Amino acid sequence: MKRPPDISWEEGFDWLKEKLKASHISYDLKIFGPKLKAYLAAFEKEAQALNLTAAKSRFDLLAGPVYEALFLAKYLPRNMTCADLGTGAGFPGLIVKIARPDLRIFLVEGYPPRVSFMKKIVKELALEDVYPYLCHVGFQNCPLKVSLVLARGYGSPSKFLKHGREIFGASQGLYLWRKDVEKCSLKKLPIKPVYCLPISSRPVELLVFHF
Ligand SMILES: C[S@@+](CC[C@H](N)C(=O)[O-])C[C@H]1O[C@@H](n2cnc3c(N)ncnc32)[C@H](O)[C@@H]1O
Repeated sequence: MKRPPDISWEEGFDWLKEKLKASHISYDLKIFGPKLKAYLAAFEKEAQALNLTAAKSRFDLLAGPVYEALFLAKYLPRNMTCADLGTGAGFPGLIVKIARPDLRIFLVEGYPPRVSFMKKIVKELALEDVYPYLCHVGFQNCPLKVSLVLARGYGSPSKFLKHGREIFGASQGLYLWRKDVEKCSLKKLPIKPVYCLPISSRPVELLVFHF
């Protein structure tokens, strides 16, 4: 798909709609689009203050973390209680929650300003059953237990596996593995993924684990 220069949110959402259609992802942007747009506009304003500047443009944001989150959301079983580990300002967990209101999601993050930002967004968008959760996992006590963990850019798939199983007691894990950033040999992991799903036009694979 041709990459436009930076764009308005309207153009970006038209692009995203086509991309979802081409990827057979059937979320209806008409239903959750306004909430997603409000969240992304707030993120755009605060990204620099939150020290989260990896996405350089609206297009990068939509084609990267947003599309990847919607790709992941398709593979989550219904009505699960999940935790997004190292969610930053809410990627992918907050987007997953906006697209999949049936899920109960904890947004786990160790940097307090990012957690405050997510609390503000959750309140403004009147989202239910989604809980920003301040914890530096592995360094602070974390009593939270969930059935499923998910993450993007948590450092490495092996850190994700270790925390997901040992700290959160999860039985499943879905990890957006950024292969260009996180060097990892899947053969050396203590648990092998049951599926590795490449994400088209992205240097990213969705790793699905049963613990
Ligand atoms: C590279 S950023 C990725 C953020 C987001 N998941 C994304 O895809 O844009 C990693 C985030 O994980 C958080 N993080 C890393 N290790 C953590 C830990 N042990 N406990 C809590 N948060 C952690 C960092 O503070 C940071 O916000």
